[in-house]
Amino acid sequence: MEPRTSQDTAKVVSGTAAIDAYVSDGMIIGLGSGTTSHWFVRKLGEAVAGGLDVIGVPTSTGTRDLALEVGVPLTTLEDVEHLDVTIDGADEIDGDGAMIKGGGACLLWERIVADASRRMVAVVDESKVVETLGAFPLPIEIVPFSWESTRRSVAALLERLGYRNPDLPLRMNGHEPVVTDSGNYLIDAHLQRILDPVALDGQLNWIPGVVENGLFTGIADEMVIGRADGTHEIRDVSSAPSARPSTTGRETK
Ligand SMILES: O=C(CO)[C@H](O)[C@H](O)COP(=O)(O)O
Repeated sequence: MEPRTSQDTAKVVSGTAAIDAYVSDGMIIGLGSGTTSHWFVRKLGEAVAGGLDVIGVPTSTGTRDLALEVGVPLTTLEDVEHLDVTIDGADEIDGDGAMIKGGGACLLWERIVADASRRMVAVVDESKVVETLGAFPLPIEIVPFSWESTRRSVAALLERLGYRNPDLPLRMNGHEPVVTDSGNYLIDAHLQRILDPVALDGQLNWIPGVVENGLFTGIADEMVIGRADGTHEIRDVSSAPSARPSTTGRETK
């Protein structure tokens, strides 16, 4: 498969640069989801065919299927405790490396895999880098049971935090709700500007019925920004604050 647009090219550049900079023999690697991550997985498949010895842990059923197709050997978090690095995309990323993720509905597995990783690298094209998060609607994964009540609780929290009447649509696929790989629903919070992502990340998951939210603060250690002209830039964001302590492989920031 070849890149067709200049944005595709930037995504390939980012994924390839991440392999060169962060992947080596013997590593266990978290494989992100979304189009940028999938370019990375295809390039990783080529590297494996060329002799690179790595094992991947996929962050979605879609990534699992692609990895199997391109020949990246897989394991799961049941069989390994820690990963060396996770390489994953983002819908938006700010200067501190705080991200909005979940546009592809995979935020829960992405968060679990990143949390089990000693290092997390965000691979993005330059259109994803923003001053302030929030133009991209924030995905919030909720259990189907009583989902309207959970949505009311999310609305009440957002109101208390100063967001006026945000639109909170249930993500749909035609006439049916989108169902995640874990069998949950998603609401997409249209917030426009998220002024304190660390606080919001910390508070959303306290709501009963919320499983995970797409604000990933203090998770990325580096971001690799790919450009359509073939160049890339690596930024260290490892000292950024985190809303939640890591429970597994990551150092608490
Ligand atoms: O969080 C994600 C999926 O849940 C993706 O990483 C995010 O949506 C970015 O996707 P893409 O690389 O296609 O722009």
